Amino acid sequence: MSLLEIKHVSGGYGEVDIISGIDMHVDPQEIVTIAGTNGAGKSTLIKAAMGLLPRISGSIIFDGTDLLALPIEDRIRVGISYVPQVRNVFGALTVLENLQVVEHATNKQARIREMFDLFPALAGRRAAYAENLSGGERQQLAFARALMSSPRLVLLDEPSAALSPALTDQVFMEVKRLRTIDVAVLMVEQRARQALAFSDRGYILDSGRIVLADTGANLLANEEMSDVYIGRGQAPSGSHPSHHPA
Ligand SMILES: Nc1ncnc2c1ncn2[C@@H]1O[C@H](COP(=O)(O)OP(=O)(O)OP(=O)(O)O)[C@@H](O)[C@H]1O
Repeated sequence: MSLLEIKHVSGGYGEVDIISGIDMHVDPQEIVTIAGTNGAGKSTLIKAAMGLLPRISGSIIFDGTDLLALPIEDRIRVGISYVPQVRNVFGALTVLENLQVVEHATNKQARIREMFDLFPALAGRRAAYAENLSGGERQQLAFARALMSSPRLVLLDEPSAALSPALTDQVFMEVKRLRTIDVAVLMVEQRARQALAFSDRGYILDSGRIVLADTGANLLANEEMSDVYIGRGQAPSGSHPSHHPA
């Protein structure tokens, strides 16, 4: 059984559907990327995966639980977590405080220690205010906050947004590391070529609809689709999906 199963999901912010008839899934430890043109509804789709749209229909089953039937605050408890694209940390709090204020963590002290083991750069910056972190450190803190509740799936909205190419490489390394701690990833990425190169699978979104679903490798090899939706450019050498073909 898939970890996340989205069936016939449509919805938006008002009367107009921004996403329509979405069917997709994420299996345990998979990395799945949503790519597509600007304004296609990618961020909206990632919000929908957590049931966060003002208007939504269809079904979202996470680990056997009907997410839409749960109050929002209970969704995190079943093992799904969301990192928004912006304002994903509290700038006026220190690194340590950012972790301490996460509500749905059990055994918080132990979990914070685990987060500092996982992100050693944050351990060294625990007393720094988040607003003074580098872009890469801030993104690590956003990941750590999302991982505090011990999720099995994290939803990432453009983890590389506003980062330099070097910091993007670093953040993508962190994304790849998540599956080694039994965390699956569903993410939106503008740097789709680079992201699909290490993704098990990908979905291409156009005008709110999925127009193609395949392995990351096959999507990259599909020149026609690639030109339109993924853009040209070289994928980093040596990076390829390691398991879980579609
Ligand atoms: N909070 C909101 N309220 C109303 N409309 C919204 C909201 N967020 C997004 N939209 C609209 O939904 C549509 C899709 O936006 P969305 O951000 O999901 O697309 P995207 O594919 O992530 O775009 P981009 O690649 O530019 O980030 C756009 O027309 C946008 O104006």
